[in-house]
Amino acid sequence: MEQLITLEQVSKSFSANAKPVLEDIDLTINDGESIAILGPSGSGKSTLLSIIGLLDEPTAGDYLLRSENITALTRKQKSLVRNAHIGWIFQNFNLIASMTVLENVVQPMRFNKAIKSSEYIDRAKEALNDVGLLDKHATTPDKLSGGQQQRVAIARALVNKPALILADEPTGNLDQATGDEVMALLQALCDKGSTLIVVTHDESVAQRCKRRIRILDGRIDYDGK
Ligand SMILES: Nc1ncnc2c1ncn2[C@@H]1O[C@H](COP(=O)(O)OP(=O)(O)OP(=O)(O)O)[C@@H](O)[C@H]1O
Repeated sequence: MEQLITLEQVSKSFSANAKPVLEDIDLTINDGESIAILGPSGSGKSTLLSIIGLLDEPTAGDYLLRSENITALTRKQKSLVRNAHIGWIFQNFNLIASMTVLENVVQPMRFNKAIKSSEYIDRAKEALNDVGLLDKHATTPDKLSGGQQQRVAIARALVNKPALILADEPTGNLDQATGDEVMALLQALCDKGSTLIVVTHDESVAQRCKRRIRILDGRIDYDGK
């Protein structure tokens, strides 16, 4: 398997004199993996995901994307890398309320130079079809159930065909059955080639992932199957 992302000795502190939230994290993520990040509240899971997803920067250590060290890129450069390679899914869906479902799914393509604007609508409709919501394309998110909103968020995360999908508690606002459906969908779409990393408290979500990483007090306490 090819290496997708490598973290080398990554640490993160939010203030100079406090204990680091993450300490000396060494981690390699390969193409095609599905990974659950587990651990108690406050252990550093979301912080780790934000660093992997280029939403936040480590205070020390290196970040390699396909063996290229991108630690020193500017924030703007990193946001371009993020947009092209990484799709994000959040617990509260983060859809834009004033836009239609279709416009929400189009958004990530506007920052992706590899996609022509003439392709936006077709690609957004294809992504909505993949999550079974093409018939809702002209609706606004407030007219949808939680599970449907999360499926729109999945379409939005996948529309750029990213190498990596990151999901922070993707089923946290859904009931058990709807959460199961959303995870099954995410897994099926990822089986087509993307790597998936999920932060979760939910054991049934974690069981769908082939690799488990447990964080305890900012360090990797377990990494295995
Ligand atoms: N922007 C920030 N500024 C200061 N401290 C922060 C910030 N973000 C997170 N922290 C602190 O870092 C620690 C780890 O937070 P993080 O959200 O990564 O934990 P978590 O394991 O995801 O927790 P939970 O399961 O409750 O979401 C916590 O003590 C938190 O208060």
